[in-house]
Amino acid sequence: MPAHPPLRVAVLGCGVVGTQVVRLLTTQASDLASRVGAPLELVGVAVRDADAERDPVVDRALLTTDAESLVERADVVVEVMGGLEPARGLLLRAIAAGASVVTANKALLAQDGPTLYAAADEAGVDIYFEAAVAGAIPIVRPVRESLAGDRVTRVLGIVNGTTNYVLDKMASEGLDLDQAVKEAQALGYAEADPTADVEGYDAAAKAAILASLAFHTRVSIDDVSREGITSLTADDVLWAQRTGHVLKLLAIAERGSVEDADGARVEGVQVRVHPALVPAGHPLASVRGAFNAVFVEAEAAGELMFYGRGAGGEPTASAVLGDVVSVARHRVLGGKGPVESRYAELPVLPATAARTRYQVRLEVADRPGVLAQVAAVLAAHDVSIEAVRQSPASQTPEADVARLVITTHVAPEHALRSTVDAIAGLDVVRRVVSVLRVEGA
Ligand SMILES: NC(=O)c1ccc[n+]([C@@H]2O[C@H](COP(=O)([O-])OP(=O)(O)OC[C@H]3O[C@@H](n4cnc5c(N)ncnc54)[C@H](O)[C@@H]3O)[C@@H](O)[C@H]2O)c1
Ligand SMILES: N[C@@H](CCO)C(=O)O
Ligand code: NA
Repeated sequence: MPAHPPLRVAVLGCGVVGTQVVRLLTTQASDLASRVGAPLELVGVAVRDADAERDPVVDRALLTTDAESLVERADVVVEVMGGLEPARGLLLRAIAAGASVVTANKALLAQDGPTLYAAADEAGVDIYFEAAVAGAIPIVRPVRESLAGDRVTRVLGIVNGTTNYVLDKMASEGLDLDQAVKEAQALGYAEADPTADVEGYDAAAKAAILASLAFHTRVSIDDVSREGITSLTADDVLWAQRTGHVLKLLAIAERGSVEDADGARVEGVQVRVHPALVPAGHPLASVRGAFNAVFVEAEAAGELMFYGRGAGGEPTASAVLGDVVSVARHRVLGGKGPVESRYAELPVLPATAARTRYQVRLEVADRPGVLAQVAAVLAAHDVSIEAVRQSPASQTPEADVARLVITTHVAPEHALRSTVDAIAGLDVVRRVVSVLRVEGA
């Protein structure tokens, strides 16, 4: 077979991930050429500041601030600059010029992926994005390809390395949230603006991407009910431990149903991101630092677990390079990766359709009959109690205030919300300290 001419690769952005992508392209060049069947020639690296100090692995002669023309002289364009624009415009330009594209940009895909998928489909090129969800962990490819013959029922996991690192440091070293976020930034885990991590936007973007793939339905970040970790306190972390749990930020996408106005059941998908108490013995509880883990449940396959490094320059670059090899192979050998699959068009159900267990912590008057009053409110709302733990006033800072920790059985979110409102309105209840979901029991 005649040798295939080199494939030209352009990299957009040379930060935490981009630098490692350039490093692997350079140091692994010979192996990559053998795997692809053609050399991968790095033709340029688009940067904002060509004079900035950089890792010496990046050949300065390849730096350019003209990303627009760079994308037009490449066969494969790797976008690792992040943000919506100019990333979106550059990817569309690359696709229109006939390049296959690889991106790590979950924010963009969760907001406007369908525009990019359609453009790639029309141009007959690939768009791959393994690095966009859970860093190095192969999860996009398994859901998009390996499970394409099965019926996925649920995807649940830890998909943000920064918040997992932060919660871990709060629990194990007593760090406060801001200190732990600074460490995560220094380690290259956080987004350019870490608000995206701590407020759950990054996890919501990943949940939207996974839900779209798993349920063959368009799910955008705006469809995901989202709650971050900024309202969690050191006290929440402490009580989690006392009650045999670990606090985790979870992303959950699952099939469910709601009743419509005529009483008919409507099947759909519910997608949410929120902190949750996970029992200390559950596998998710042992996911430490910036590691991620994703459980996928499918009817025929049963339960699958994916685990590994969810953030960081090198692990993320591994996923990017895997995609580069895939799309480059298609250029050499022919063929094309999957296109967007959205035929199922399931409705996205509201957050109130979610059903979980809850842990409600209350400060109450330390008098006889208080527990009975609280229990009566729960019963009236059809929320059943699994366990109650009471710390008497002698163990709380104030002499007349006792603490109640109530764990419920599975209840619909709307029932729990009205229950908590009613409990808060009781005279004997001083304060609803926190309401946390319990998952994975
Ligand atoms: N860091 C991680 O662990 C990780 C993991 C998975 C996915 N991602 C995604 O990868 C992408 C990059 O993340 P990162 O951590 O490397 O971010 P980063 O901020 O370290 O790097 C981005 C780089 O792109 C450059 N850039 C931005 N706009 C540009 C423009 N218009 N022209 C040229 N250069 C431009 C910035 O100057 C910066 O150097 C983001 O989409 C992020 O969500 C990151
Ligand atoms: N900021 C992201 C990077 C990986 O997508 C995280 O912490 O998980
Ligand atoms: Na991944």
